[in-house]
Amino acid sequence: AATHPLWPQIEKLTMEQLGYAQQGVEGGVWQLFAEEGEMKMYRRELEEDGLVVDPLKAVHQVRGATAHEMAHHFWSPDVRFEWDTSIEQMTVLDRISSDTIIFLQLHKRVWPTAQRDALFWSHVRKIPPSHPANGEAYDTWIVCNQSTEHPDDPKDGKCVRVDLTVCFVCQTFIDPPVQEGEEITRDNLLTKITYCSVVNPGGWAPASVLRAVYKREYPKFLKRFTQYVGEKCESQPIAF
Ligand SMILES: O=S(=O)(CCO)c1ccc(-c2ccc(C3CCCC3)c([C@H]3C[C@H]3c3ccccn3)c2)cc1
Repeated sequence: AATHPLWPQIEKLTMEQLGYAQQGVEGGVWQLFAEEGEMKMYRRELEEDGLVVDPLKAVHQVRGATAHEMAHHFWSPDVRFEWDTSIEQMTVLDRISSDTIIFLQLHKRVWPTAQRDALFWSHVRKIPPSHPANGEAYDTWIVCNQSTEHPDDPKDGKCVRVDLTVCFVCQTFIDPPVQEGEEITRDNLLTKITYCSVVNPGGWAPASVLRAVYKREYPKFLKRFTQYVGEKCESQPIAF
């Protein structure tokens, strides 16, 4: 609820991340490091105290599912194990509101690094079109994941706590456009996705190892997620 102590931070970070995701990848700041079909993955090489914290920005576009369907499945705890192969355990520590949950996740160990966990709030929100006039007809949906503290944090020191800021922003376009009164089918849905993440691994791991893991894991992660949502939704009524 908007009275929760985290609410001001959730509101501020979500809108900041929306702006950040909507910035282009021009200007030579972003380095293209992986490309598969419509999916392009960029990173900036950044180290903090000798730790690789490379910001990542992935852009993708998929047919057959809406931004609402993509964002809902990215946010929902109920389906996380169906697509996110990076996690071993997931606990919902708190449901702040119908659109904001606090997760505790144990990630699978990535050899030779120590096992990591993440504790973060996850907020999903619909952003109405800012220029409905020029044909921007549908809402933008955003999921923002931000590391946070929580009283029920086990703090058992069994593994290393990552610090993450992630945003998943998507918008649906009807392409090809449909004639007046014609029914929109899933073949007309084109959803553009921008996924941004900054993960501080929290404890030392060799830069070469981390960059190799990112290069291997992120393309797989995003491709698997979008394929999962497409398959899950193809036989369902369209949720705009
Ligand atoms: O988008 S989410 O919010 C979805 C909710 O789960 C998300 C995604 C990824 C991570 C994560 C956590 C730990 C690691 C590393 C750090 C050192 C060793 C493990 C990585 C790096 C390795 C990269 C990676 C990317 C994707 C999948 C798995 N592995 C990523 C956390 C949250």
